[in-house]
Order: sequence, then C-alpha cells, then structure tokens
Amino acid sequence: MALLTIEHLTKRFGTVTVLQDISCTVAPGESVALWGPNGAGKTTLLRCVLGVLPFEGTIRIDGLDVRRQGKQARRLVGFVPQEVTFYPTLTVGETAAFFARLRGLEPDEARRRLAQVALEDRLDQPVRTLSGGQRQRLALALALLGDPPLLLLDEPTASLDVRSRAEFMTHLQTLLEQGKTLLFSTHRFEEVEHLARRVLLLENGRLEADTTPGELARRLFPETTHYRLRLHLPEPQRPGALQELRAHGFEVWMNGHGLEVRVPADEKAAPLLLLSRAGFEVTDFELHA
Ligand SMILES: Nc1ncnc2c1ncn2[C@@H]1O[C@H](COP(=O)(O)OP(=O)(O)OP(=O)(O)O)[C@@H](O)[C@H]1O
Repeated sequence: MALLTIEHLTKRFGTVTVLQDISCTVAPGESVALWGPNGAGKTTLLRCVLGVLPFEGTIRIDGLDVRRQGKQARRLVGFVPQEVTFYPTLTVGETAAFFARLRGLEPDEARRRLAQVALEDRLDQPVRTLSGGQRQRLALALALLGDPPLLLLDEPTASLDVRSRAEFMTHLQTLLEQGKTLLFSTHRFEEVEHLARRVLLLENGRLEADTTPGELARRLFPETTHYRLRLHLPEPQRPGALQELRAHGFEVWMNGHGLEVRVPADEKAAPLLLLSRAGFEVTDFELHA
C-alpha cells in the first residue's frame, strides 16, 4: 500500500487556484522530489499534506485521512521547513526536550534524535550560536521526534553553504537507507540526482509529469543527454569487454587505449559497474561531453 496517497487535490486561495487536480502516490521507502519554478505550488502541496491548510480532494497517510483523522495522520509525518525559528536563548538539548514534551514524548527520545543528526555533543549550546547547517540539522532532529515514517522537507538546504548542504544531504541519504520515505522540494538538480528516485514536476499548480531524475536531466540539459565514456583496459581484455557492453545494449567502439562507450546522462557509471562485475579490469576512465 502507498504511504502517501493524494487524490484530486485542488487548492484555492480565494479565487486563485494554486493547485489543480493533483493525484499521485508515494510508496514506503521512496524518495520523491518536488520540482517546479517559483510559485508552482510546491510549498502549498506540502502544507496540504501536513494538514495545516484546507483543500479539496483527499490526502491519506498510511490510509489515514489527513482531514478527518488529522491528529493520527500527523503523527506519521515529520516536517523540515526552509528555515526554522527557534527560541534563541534555549540550548539545543532544551529545544529538543521542549518539542518532545509538546508531543508527549520522553526526554530520551529528544537525545536519540539529536544523536541521529550528529548534534549530541551540542546539547548545552544555545541555539543562537549554531551555524546554519547545525540549525537545519536541529530542525531535522525535531522532525524525527516520534520516528515518523514520512519526512516532508521544503527546500531544506536553500539557506545553506555548499559544505553544510552536502552534510545535510548525507543525513537524508542515511535516513533513506534506514527506510524513511522522503518528499522534498528543491531547486537544485544535484539534490534530485543524489537523493530522489522519482520527480513530481509541478507547473502552475498542475502535475506536469511524474518522472525520473534522468528524464528531468534530459528536459533541463537537452544538449548533454549523452556522454562519451573512455575506458582504459589491458589490451587482451578489450575484445571481451567490447562484446560484454554490446550484449547489454551499449554503443561501443575501440580506440587507442581501450574502448569508448556512448552513455546516457543518468547512466554514466553503468559500463564501469557492468565490466567490474564481469571481472574486467578497468584501469582508468575519462568522461567527455
Ligand atoms: N496564503 C496564501 N494566500 C494567497 N496566495 C498564496 C498563499 N500561499 C501561497 N500563495 C500563492 O500560491 C502560489 C504557490 O506558492 P508556493 O509557495 O506553494 O510555491 P512554491 O512552488 O513553493 O514556490 P517557491 O519555489 O518560490 O517556494 C503562489 O502564487 C503564491 O503566491
């Protein structure tokens, strides 16, 4: 069964329709990116799923109707906004304990979630002294309180520098590996590429496509849909490797020091994996646009 089911979701603010007849599902353990230009409706969609906005249509989380069984449904969801406002004078530990208490959870639960995002050594640090990356990790720890299966994240890395962004993405990757389900909005293709298995493309409040990161890449960068991958192999192995790649549908030919393979943008490493699994010894490679 799907963890999240959205059926005919329409959201109007007064006379303006911001989301129009959106239907989609997210399976347990999936990671789905919400992609679309500013104003496409990404935040609004997340807020409808959270049950904090009235809407038309039906949204269910693990079968629970967000409108009629809101309280139970919300227990299954953690939310990380773009930027969180904390009480600046509270420490990290106090903040997490405060939110845990609000939700009727034990202080131990707060400490567990702080450890999950590598903040356990910051318990006594006032929130106002945290870096941007640490603040966002604290927000993630709060979203993890109660161990909900579904995490909604609204451009969670938008205000972070490159290093904190990478760090935050690594935490999300780990959560995904641990079985969490992620639905996150982003404007960065590299985040889609690293984290998402599916992409919901929103445009003017409509679901334009329910697609893959590879297909999104083809739409965004149509001129670089394929690359040439040069593989260096010991000479005696080249004919066998060539055959192996051709047998798997790759366009491949010999060149001076090895093979050259035409690879789609979303499968650049596939020939390397294939050959190494088949026991070939790729000594080096180069990628050309
Ligand atoms: N409370 C509101 N009242 C009226 N209009 C609203 C309200 N909230 C959002 N909107 C409008 O709904 C549309 C979608 O906004 P939303 O914030 O969901 O887009 P978004 O895709 O998240 O954009 P961004 O990428 O800039 O965050 C926008 O035109 C916005 O102005």
